[in-house]
Amino acid sequence: MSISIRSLNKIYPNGNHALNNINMEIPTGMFGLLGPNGAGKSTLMRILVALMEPTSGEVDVFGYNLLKERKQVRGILGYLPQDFRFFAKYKTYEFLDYAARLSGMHNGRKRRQAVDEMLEMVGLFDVRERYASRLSGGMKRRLGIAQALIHNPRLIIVDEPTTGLDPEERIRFRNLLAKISEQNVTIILSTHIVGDISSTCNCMALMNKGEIAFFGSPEEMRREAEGKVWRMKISGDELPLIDKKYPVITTIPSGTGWEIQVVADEIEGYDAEPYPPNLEHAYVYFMEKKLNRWMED
Ligand SMILES: Nc1ncnc2c1ncn2[C@@H]1O[C@H](COP(=O)(O)OP(=O)(O)OP(=O)(O)O)[C@@H](O)[C@H]1O
Repeated sequence: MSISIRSLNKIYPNGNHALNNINMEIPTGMFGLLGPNGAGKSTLMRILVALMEPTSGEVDVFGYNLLKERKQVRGILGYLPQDFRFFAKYKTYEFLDYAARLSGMHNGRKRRQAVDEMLEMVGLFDVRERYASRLSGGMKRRLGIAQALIHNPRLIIVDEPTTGLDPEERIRFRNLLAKISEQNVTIILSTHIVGDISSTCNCMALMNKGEIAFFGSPEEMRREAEGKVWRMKISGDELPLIDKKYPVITTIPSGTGWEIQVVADEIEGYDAEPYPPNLEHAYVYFMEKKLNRWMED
């Protein structure tokens, strides 16, 4: 187990109950924390990296108590926050060198070697002379990962890293995380993008309104939606009605109408055939059925 969370609560000074009695054992490997905006993911991440104190509860990180042994915990973890910023005056390699110095690498030769190796690993060696603020969105995220990894942490926590990236960069970033996790680094990845989790994580949790709504493997979550996904062929006029009644996942033009996929326990009044679920279907199923969220939106 890498992280053990017991009865964790966070109530902000304005009364927002952002985490509501979280209990969770996070295994080593790549762990995905999925949830809509406002679910409490960032709050949990900030507590795990010791940037914020919980209102109550206990957390152990690789055997260290987060509240009593903050320094030790900080020593073994790296963090890529959601709103990571670079200093405009630094070139890419200078920024990483600065991060390495901050983490206590004082031997210049060893540090330069570590920086070069890390730039190679994240695919930024060829742009090392470019100002960090001039890198593309995907490159910036990769530099963010590099600074989180430069002191060889056992655990890195990455908050919403693929938001705003184009599909190619998103895949590249996911592949980088998979490569890092093969090197015995545990990764906690927080995201509201289902594809980030399905392609990389062996274990995951679904968070909603400060609670853990599901914990297990992506495959187990996918299975929860078996028999709940339907494919229908409908006319153009029917779409608005169906859209009101059921969560529509995909809409593909077909002849003069549409071929759609919807998530529901059963379909009344329309011809529908069962369709094999993927993780996105399962996510919608959880949000709509189990958590009754769809109807509120
Ligand atoms: N500093 C704060 N003061 C008061 N309430 C807060 C604060 N930060 C977050 N919240 C509230 O706590 C809840 C959880 O927010 P949090 O940012 O942890 O969610 P999230 O899942 O990370 O969503 P997002 O992806 O939008 O950041 C939300 O209702 C949010 O409005």
